[in-house]
Amino acid sequence: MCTAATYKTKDFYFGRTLDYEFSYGDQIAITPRNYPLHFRHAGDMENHYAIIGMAHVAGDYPLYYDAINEKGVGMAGLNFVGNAAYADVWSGVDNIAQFEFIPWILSQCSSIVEVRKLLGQINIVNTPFSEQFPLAQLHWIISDEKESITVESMADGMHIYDNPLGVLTNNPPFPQQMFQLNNYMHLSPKQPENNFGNGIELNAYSRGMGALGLPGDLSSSSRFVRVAFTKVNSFSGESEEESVSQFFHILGSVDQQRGCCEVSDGKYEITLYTSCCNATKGIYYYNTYENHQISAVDMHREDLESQKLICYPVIQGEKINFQN
Ligand SMILES: C[C@H](CCC(=O)NCCS(=O)(=O)O)[C@H]1CC[C@H]2[C@@H]3[C@H](O)C[C@@H]4C[C@H](O)CC[C@]4(C)[C@H]3C[C@H](O)[C@]12C
Repeated sequence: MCTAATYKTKDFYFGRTLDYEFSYGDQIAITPRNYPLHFRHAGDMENHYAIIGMAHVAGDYPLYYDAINEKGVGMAGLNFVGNAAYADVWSGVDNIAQFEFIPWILSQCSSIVEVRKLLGQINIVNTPFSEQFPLAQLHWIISDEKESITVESMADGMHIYDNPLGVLTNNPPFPQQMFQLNNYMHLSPKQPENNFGNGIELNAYSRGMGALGLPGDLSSSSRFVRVAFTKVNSFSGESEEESVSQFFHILGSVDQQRGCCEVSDGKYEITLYTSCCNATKGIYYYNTYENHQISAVDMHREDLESQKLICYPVIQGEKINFQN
């Protein structure tokens, strides 16, 4: 399972949890403006917007999981197993392989308005990256500071939904996730009122009772409601530290602890990493299951005119701040 979220204070923040039972070997990869991008069916691109994100780097090709570009657009792919379907190559459209979708969008679009235009001529195709890396069944959230959309390529075609919450998890399809929020519209950060009428004496004996019924399990639909509730009620100061801290707390609401989600005998899905991008400033913050300290890579500290991919390893291992 995975969860993505957006958050706005002075700057715009975009990030995700990546939940899985193993790591593909991740790095923070910066694709600078002049790194040549070769698309399998859509030609070459010599210059483009710079991109930073989490990727598996195969050879020197960044297979992005989630990323932002220098214009403040963010995009993340989350599992959509059993529902994702990609098409064959057609003529007269931009045929973009599933693994090329993030670079295709982030290299060219400076806003969701531009993303929507590009999506109008895209066909996401079933060309795998390699035998070792077959197609990943995903759906995507794409956001800028003004709006978010969800893209789902399914057997009946490509769907583009407005995503007014700016959150995404996994199955079921997005309209169903939104529909089930109807069941939770009564949830509130305020204390509940007694609607049982006069004479029935009830007592809000604990703080937080306005959100009684918020689903606490790790299923995708429960995480959707939980992260949506947390995000829409979230409140923090505007500084970078306060915003980043609050963002990690929002995604902390859907964190997965080893042992609670067994995917096969003795194998557990956990939150391998959590990212928080300051999309306004081009900074990729993250922490991992094994390292709660926040680490960061700032794209603007690099030569963004370069032609070479720039990679940083994910820093693991807890750093405990002894005070005595
Ligand atoms: C496993 C990741 C998604 C995690 C997730 O959503 N878990 C939920 C589990 S569940 O459904 O709810 O059970 C996805 C997100 C991005 C994916 C990667 C990216 O798409 C980039 C390439 C794409 C290649 O086709 C496959 C390898 C790969 C390197 C992908 C491996 C894997 O499928 C990743 C890492």
